[in-house]
Amino acid sequence: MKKVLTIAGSDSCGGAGIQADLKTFSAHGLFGMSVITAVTAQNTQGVFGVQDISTELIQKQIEAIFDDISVDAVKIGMVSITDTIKTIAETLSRYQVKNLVIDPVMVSKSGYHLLQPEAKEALIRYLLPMARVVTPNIPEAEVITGMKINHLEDMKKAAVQIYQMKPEYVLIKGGHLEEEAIDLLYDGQDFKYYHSQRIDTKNTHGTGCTLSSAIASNLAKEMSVADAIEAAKAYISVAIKQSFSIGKGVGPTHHFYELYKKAGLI
Ligand SMILES: Nc1ncnc2c1ncn2[C@@H]1O[C@H](COP(=O)(O)OP(=O)(O)O)[C@@H](O)[C@H]1O
Ligand SMILES: Cc1ncc(COP(=O)(O)OP(=O)(O)O)c(N)n1
Repeated sequence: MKKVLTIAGSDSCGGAGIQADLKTFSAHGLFGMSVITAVTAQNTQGVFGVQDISTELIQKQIEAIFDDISVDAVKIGMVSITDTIKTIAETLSRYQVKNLVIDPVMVSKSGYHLLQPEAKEALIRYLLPMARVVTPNIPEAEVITGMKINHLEDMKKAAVQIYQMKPEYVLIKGGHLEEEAIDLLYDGQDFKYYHSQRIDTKNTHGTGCTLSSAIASNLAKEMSVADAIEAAKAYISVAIKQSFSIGKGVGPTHHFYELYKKAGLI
């Protein structure tokens, strides 16, 4: 059984963060594990409070896993503050970490700063060079590069700039574009596009968390990066199509892909 770890924040309403990641790992038939960096009080309408976990406990969670269990892939999501970032980078650097996917979570769809703005530099300096794949959405790519992204040509320029920050691959997600939801992969040489029709729904809470966890799951299964993203894109498209309302705001994606596949629905 392949084992995948998420290092991220808890989302009390279950649509994003640790909860979305673990659901995604299970839907891929994998064993999911978690290191919790922060606890958020969150629902479909917004984020109402955040408690960062102490760096001591974050370090101990990582050590408890890696000292005992072999990990096939790791996904990093919400990391909140500079001290958390430094602790994760320092602790992971003591282990052979395979297939690290970093989702540089910054601001929730409801507008809450899940990464303190002053922690951006630490994220770029300490975490990005450890990544096999980094998966910014367009607003995150704009913050990381300092450039405005309006269309595909801008996404390509941003990908080249982020690649210089030393991840192995850069995937810029196009969920925030107006027409098609095109994601762009850059490996330092070539660009690859992942197309999907824009699905007309307001229920997209946790799409970025789900995509990065699906990529980590597929890398754990020893797929190439390009194939892992292709399969993850198919997964998120179905998860968005199956999304539903659970509250008054932005509802979550749904995670029964493998079951849908077996049932011949995909
Ligand atoms: N309405 C949509 N229809 C189809 N795909 C979408 C839609 N919204 C987002 N996606 C896809 O979901 C994934 C996550 O993208 P995005 O929503 O941009 O990330 P984030 O949640 O980090 O903002 C990407 O593959 C993107 O193309
Ligand atoms: C605890 C936690 N982590 C990450 C996010 C952001 O998730 P994302 O997939 O980008 O979804 P939206 O917030 O944009 O819906 C989160 N909200 N909470």
